[in-house]
Amino acid sequence: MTAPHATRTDADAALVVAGLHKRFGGTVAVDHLDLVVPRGSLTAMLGPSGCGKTTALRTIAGLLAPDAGSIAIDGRLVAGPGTFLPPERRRIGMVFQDYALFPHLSVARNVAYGLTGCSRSARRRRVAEVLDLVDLGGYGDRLPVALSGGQQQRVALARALAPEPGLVLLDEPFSNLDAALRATVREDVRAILRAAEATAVFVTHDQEEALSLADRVAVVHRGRIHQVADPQTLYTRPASRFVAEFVGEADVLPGTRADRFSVDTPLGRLGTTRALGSASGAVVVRPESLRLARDDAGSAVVTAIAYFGHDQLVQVRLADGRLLRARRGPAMDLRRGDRVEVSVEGPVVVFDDEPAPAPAVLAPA
Ligand SMILES: Nc1ncnc2c1ncn2[C@@H]1O[C@H](COP(=O)(O)OP(=O)(O)OP(=O)(O)O)[C@@H](O)[C@H]1O
Repeated sequence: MTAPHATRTDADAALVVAGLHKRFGGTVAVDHLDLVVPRGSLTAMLGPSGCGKTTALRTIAGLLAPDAGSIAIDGRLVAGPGTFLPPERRRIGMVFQDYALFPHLSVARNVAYGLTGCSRSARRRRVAEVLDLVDLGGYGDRLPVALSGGQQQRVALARALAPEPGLVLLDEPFSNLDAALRATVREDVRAILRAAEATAVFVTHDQEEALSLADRVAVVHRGRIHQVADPQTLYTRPASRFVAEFVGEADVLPGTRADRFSVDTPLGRLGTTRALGSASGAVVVRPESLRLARDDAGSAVVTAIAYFGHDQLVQVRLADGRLLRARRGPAMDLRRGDRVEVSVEGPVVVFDDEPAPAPAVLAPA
């Protein structure tokens, strides 16, 4: 099957993926996926395990052949009907989860590995340049084993950047680092990619990583992209209920349309960011928008508290038995069993109820 935009390219984009489809036997891993990545941007492909993000990345890299659709890198078709360029002809750099460094080669020789077609002196100059870029100037003679995880990650990035690729692809690049190191290495990687003015796409299942690192986040679910947006838009204006619940914490309440921009919910009448199209729908409440006021006559009860220092997550049970989470400041003094009045700050996001499937019409016997 050929996608409608199978040969589309876009002059301002570093990557244009159109109608990309990939199946393994009976499993559809990537389902007619479209993605445009502007030059110089850092895009995250975010989705739960098994949603197809790694398959999409490997297909973009040329490690897998698509069943349908097209891929253009820097305006050049690299995969599409009748076209398939192998990875080494796509002008891409790749950073894998396990860094994939050659253990028997020095750091400098690892970085030089992809630099073919230039003189020895030019190669030596470029290796020194990218090692400086990743702040490993004096480490060229070391073996990878003599480096920390974060430093190995930076060598892998230097190797990917050395040939000045049109696109850098990173597959779960931080998952092998322990939590303490991850935040600093993420920042380093972002700064290095910026300094190199590289365009990069990385896949992750970690929403915090995607939101804090990327300029744009593409949310993938069942092989398709639900929304591509900057992190703030994604969080405050999710395009689907899946995005709302997958990105950040969210509790969902039933709501019925009151007027154009308000709904009636178990928490009373709430303003909405958009008009509900159907008579009823799902109302997304973020824990940080929930206000709690201790009130002996309140209709809700505190059922659990997790204290984090910078804030606390308070679970409350509403009169109808529903449980909701509220994120409150560190000084709010609540105990389990306290009665509270619950209110919501700011407009809420709503989604129309899915239409019920049409009843099957049986043909007359
Ligand atoms: N080589 C393969 N052979 C058969 N099925 C595969 C293969 N690779 C992936 N799949 C299947 O395709 C689907 C998408 O897998 P993929 O690895 O792309 O997802 P993912 O979102 O990257 O998940 P994870 O974060 O767990 O790596 C899954 O159902 C997976 O089992």
